[in-house]
Amino acid sequence: MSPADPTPQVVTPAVPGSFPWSVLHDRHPKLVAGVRDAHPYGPDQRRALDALVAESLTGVIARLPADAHDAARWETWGTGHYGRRWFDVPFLFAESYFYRRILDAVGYFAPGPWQGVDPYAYLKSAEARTSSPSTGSLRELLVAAVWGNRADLSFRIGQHGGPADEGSLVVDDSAALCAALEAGLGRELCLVADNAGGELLADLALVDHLLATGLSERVAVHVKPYPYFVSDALATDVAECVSVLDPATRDRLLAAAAEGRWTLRTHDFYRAPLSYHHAPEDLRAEWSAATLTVFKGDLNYRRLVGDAHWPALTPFADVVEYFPGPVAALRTLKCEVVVGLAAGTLAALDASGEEWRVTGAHGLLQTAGLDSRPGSSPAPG
Ligand SMILES: O=P(O)(O)OC[C@@]1(O)O[C@H](CO)[C@@H](O)[C@@H]1O
Repeated sequence: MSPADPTPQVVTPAVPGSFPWSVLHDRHPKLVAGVRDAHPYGPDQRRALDALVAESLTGVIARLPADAHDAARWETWGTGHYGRRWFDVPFLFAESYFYRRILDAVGYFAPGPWQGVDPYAYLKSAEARTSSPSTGSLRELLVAAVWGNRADLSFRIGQHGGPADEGSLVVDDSAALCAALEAGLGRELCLVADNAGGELLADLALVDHLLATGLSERVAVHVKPYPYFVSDALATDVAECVSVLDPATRDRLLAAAAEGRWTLRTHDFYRAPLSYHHAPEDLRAEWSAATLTVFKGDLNYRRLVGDAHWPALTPFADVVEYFPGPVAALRTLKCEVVVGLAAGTLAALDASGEEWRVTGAHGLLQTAGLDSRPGSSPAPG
């Protein structure tokens, strides 16, 4: 499919038994029960969490309270979705808004003792403290950053246990990426982080390598502005991961931060229920100023390519042509969305009988525009 072809259908949770349906129907109730049982929340918070689950399963989507600090923002982001069944709206909206509503239920934004208390911190900390950072060559660190993306706590709540050892890369552009990095493409690198814990430790090992070898002069790590999709990394998670690194790596990273060579950034749009086609100008400007932007994880992939039923053979470069600079995606496959497969790879995966798109057994390291600056292509929805 070229950018001129009709855009594919947006993913929704409407079909019973489908992967997005199972996330809303099974995974969300389990994750809310886990959060509720792990905290000394009072009756109001418990009631609000239970009501949210009931609403998502059998009710219609309610608006945020009118006095929520971001009510206006969500009014715009959710145009056309309020009052509809949760299963009848785009998957990306249903999930993102569900996470926003969990924060409302537990009082994350309200003045009081629970203000700013990350409801998923208990899971993230355990993960960070039991994972070990990766070591090795540039390629090994890049590949470790792919498999680190299995450390996704919402995924673990799902029915798939997630395989323990390294799986197969269904697209492996690591040779081209290493060559480009060694030729200076990572000079001003932007890494859009995904999960805290083991994944972030792998990402920090990569960042440290790029800075210590001089392949990067500066690295900006982009994190979420508030707790999102259970394990998404916040600045506090970066601080915690730095504290569990070996002393030499920790000192190098702290020095790089002190000198402004390693920075943390965030942007409100990172919690938007929209693909990156809709990113505001200031965020596009940050990506555009980077010599290379690396997107980590499944959700960033969905947002980068558009959360839509793309034919898997659609070239990645065509789909991300709108992106304002060279780009790399490093993820394990935990949702139905994938592009850029070779025909033989797709045939073998389909013949395997596995649910290869969603189990996390496979990963990819995909690149576009390493030697050019792409223009623009339409959003799929
Ligand atoms: O972005 P991440 O952390 O790699 O994955 C997010 C994720 O677990 O969330 C969705 C289901 O909730 C899936 O699309 C995906 O597997």
